Amino acid sequence: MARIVFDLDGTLIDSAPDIHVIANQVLADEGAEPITLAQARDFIGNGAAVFVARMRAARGIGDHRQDHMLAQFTRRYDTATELTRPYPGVVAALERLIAAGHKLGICTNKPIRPTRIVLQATGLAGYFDVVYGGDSLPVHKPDPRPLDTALADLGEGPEIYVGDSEVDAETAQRALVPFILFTEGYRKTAPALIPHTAAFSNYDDLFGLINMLETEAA
Ligand SMILES: O=C(O)COP(=O)(O)O
Ligand SMILES: [Mg+2]
Repeated sequence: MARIVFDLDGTLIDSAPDIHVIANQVLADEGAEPITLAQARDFIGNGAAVFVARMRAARGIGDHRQDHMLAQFTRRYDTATELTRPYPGVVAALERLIAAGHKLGICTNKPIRPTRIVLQATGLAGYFDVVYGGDSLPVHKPDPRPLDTALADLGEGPEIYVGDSEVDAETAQRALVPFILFTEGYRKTAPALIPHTAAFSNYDDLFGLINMLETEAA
């Protein structure tokens, strides 16, 4: 049985619509124009501080507003769950993996508090034995340590990381862990340019893919 760690935003849940809303509330407080949903999606992946820095840059707002805007963004983040949904087939795939005896975890750059809240709100919390957020350790992805730690917490067995982005691919590479790319999330480049062991676009295919990788590794 494998230890399977998942990324969160753009992998298990489509959270960009909620993040878009709070981003524009923070920008409105600054007297700035809103960003688009596509921009919000593009800015996700390196954690909240980088998200805020990217949205500031998009609206020409200087560094001196970073700390204030990050604090406002963080304050709103806990309640940003209304529009967020698991991708189609996620729940069934997680049920199947657990029924087959796999151990599941999460390694995301989203801060741990909104991570836990959105996992509860979407009904996914119960599927994961370990959850690491972007501020759970002093370092975050693409540093391999959060992924390494999550895998170590899950015990024994083959390792797999499932994610949607360039950051996830780099993290897996640095941790020497096979990487499965979900192609329908928030990646910025073509799947062919993102190093991966396997890729999928439909959660109905994930169980078979993991079985195949386990058989190949055995
Ligand atoms: O950038 C974030 O805050 C979270 O993104 P991730 O769940 O894809 O790591
Ligand atoms: Mg992601």
